[in-house]
Amino acid sequence: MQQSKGYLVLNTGDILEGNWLGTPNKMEGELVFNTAMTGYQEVMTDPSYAGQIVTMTYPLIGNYGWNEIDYESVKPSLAGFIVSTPSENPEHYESKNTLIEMLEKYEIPALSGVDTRALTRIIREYGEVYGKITTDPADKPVHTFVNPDIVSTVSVKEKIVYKTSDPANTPTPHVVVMDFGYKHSIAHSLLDLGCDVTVVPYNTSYLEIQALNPDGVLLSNGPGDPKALAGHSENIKHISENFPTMGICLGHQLIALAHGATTKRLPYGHRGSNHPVKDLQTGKVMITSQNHGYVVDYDSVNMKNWYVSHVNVNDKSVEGLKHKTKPLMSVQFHPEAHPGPIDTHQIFVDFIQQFITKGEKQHA
Ligand SMILES: NC(=O)CC[C@H](N)C(=O)O
Repeated sequence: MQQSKGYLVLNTGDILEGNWLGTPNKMEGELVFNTAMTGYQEVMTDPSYAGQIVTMTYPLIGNYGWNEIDYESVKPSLAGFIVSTPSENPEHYESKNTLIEMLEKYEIPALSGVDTRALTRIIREYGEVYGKITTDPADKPVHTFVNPDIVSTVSVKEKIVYKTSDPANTPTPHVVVMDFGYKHSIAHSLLDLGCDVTVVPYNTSYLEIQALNPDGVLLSNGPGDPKALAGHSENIKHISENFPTMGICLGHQLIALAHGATTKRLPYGHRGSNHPVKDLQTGKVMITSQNHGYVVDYDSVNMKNWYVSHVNVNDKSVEGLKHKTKPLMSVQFHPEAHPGPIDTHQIFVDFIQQFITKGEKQHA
């Protein structure tokens, strides 16, 4: 492979050298690390990474290629990709392209041969790190924040209607997914469970959602700081009080904010496929897929109306909330997995069960 030098220049003053993977193409972003050993295609196409330069801590990346199946959105929206050792000769029966071809196609600035251990230690030490992928080591990053309006760049502009091919339930439940940067596997999880799914823009109003006559509403994952969407709290509160509602990751944080809790930044985020989470009702620990830099502050949860349903085993951070009287629940981890284990798939079943067993719409 032809190699030309590229640089990752950090706002900490550190400069890491690597080789361009694909076409040299400058870009700035927040540095984050993901510890999953597989799933780079899902990570790269997860819109939650918009505005972020992702480094994989597992050294060998690209070894099973790139397929038509594992897209989590129509194209990657991350700001850059940093790996140690890329595979030039991937092998998998589903693979259609190499990782390098896809980096070229989507013009994602990417470096290989970077000391990803050193980079991860820097992110762990400083917590919040911004950087620029560039051809010039003197080219410093200008921005030290993620665009507060980043969700509008990844959310759909028009609604998308998906019909289940497995109408196991009559009548077929209808879930509206509010798209803050949704992963396709969230829609697939609902379709596979026999729901029709309508994906709507993140700023769809209560009345517009009501007009779609949903049985339940799901607030999706997405990029950025949840507090940047504080202006949407009233709408989200109204929606979540009037329809059975579930939130995933950013959606969970937004439900918490709308109901008076606060969010805070984690020291350096949870991103990977093996984060242990305890269900506080059953005492069971499940291994979960995670990708978030913020969490709901435990002490800010109004325990009169809510209880914390799940906590992270490693740092005891809030991983799930349930309303005490309303059909309203949310999780910080990713029950749709992709990449990651499917231990928490039951969360979708529980959500849907609320309206299937009733056999009728719960709202007025
Ligand atoms: N995957 C997500 O939805 C991420 C939520 C939010 N952007 C965070 O980093 O905490």
